[in-house]
Amino acid sequence: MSELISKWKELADIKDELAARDWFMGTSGNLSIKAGSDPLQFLVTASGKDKRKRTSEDFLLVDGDGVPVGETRLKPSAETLLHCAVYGKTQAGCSLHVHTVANNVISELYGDKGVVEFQGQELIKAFDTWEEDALLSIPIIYNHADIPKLADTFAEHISADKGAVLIRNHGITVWGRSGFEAKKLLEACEFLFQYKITLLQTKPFL
Ligand SMILES: CSC[C@@H](O)[C@@H](O)C(=O)COP(=O)(O)O
Ligand SMILES: [Zn+2]
Repeated sequence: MSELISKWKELADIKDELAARDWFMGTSGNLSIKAGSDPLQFLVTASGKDKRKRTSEDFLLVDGDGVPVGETRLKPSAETLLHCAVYGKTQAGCSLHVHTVANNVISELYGDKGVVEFQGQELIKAFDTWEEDALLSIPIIYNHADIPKLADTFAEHISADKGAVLIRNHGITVWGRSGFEAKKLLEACEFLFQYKITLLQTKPFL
């Protein structure tokens, strides 16, 4: 199997798993996987598709600027520039963006603070922080409608090969060195968001 086909399959499998969680409401969400470093090229979801369906037009290959490689009638994700920022600044191999009710609620609850923090939760270890009192901070950025501006603001928070950034009342983007790692981080974030919301709802009755 060629490297590109194997990357396509890997991303399609991740897409199916996230779809099974119902994380692509209303055609939202976009995914990408690095296909080459020299020159930088990655597969990204085609814009506006129902990401719960598996088709031969789910992804297209783009360059480091998000421009399609070769002739295609497909349009790269409207948020491709955020994926470009991840691959341009890190050695990450995969970047995942989903809208969930939990990540939107958390982004609104902590949006004025610009960050949501987690401590004393086992799943923080998904981010490779093993100390007992480790603090996980996830930045929350403003949801600029202008995508180059959104991508620039997002890029300010990219400093490692794995990470997560919430976009206020929009969604989350996570990235990791591999598809496995990116998906692990995304699941950990969503667990932590749901946990915090549930705890906040429960606390008044304790
Ligand atoms: C249909 S609402 C979602 C979009 O505005 C966008 O935020 C999104 O995540 C999906 O856009 P897409 O261009 O399909 O990648
Ligand atoms: Zn989005």
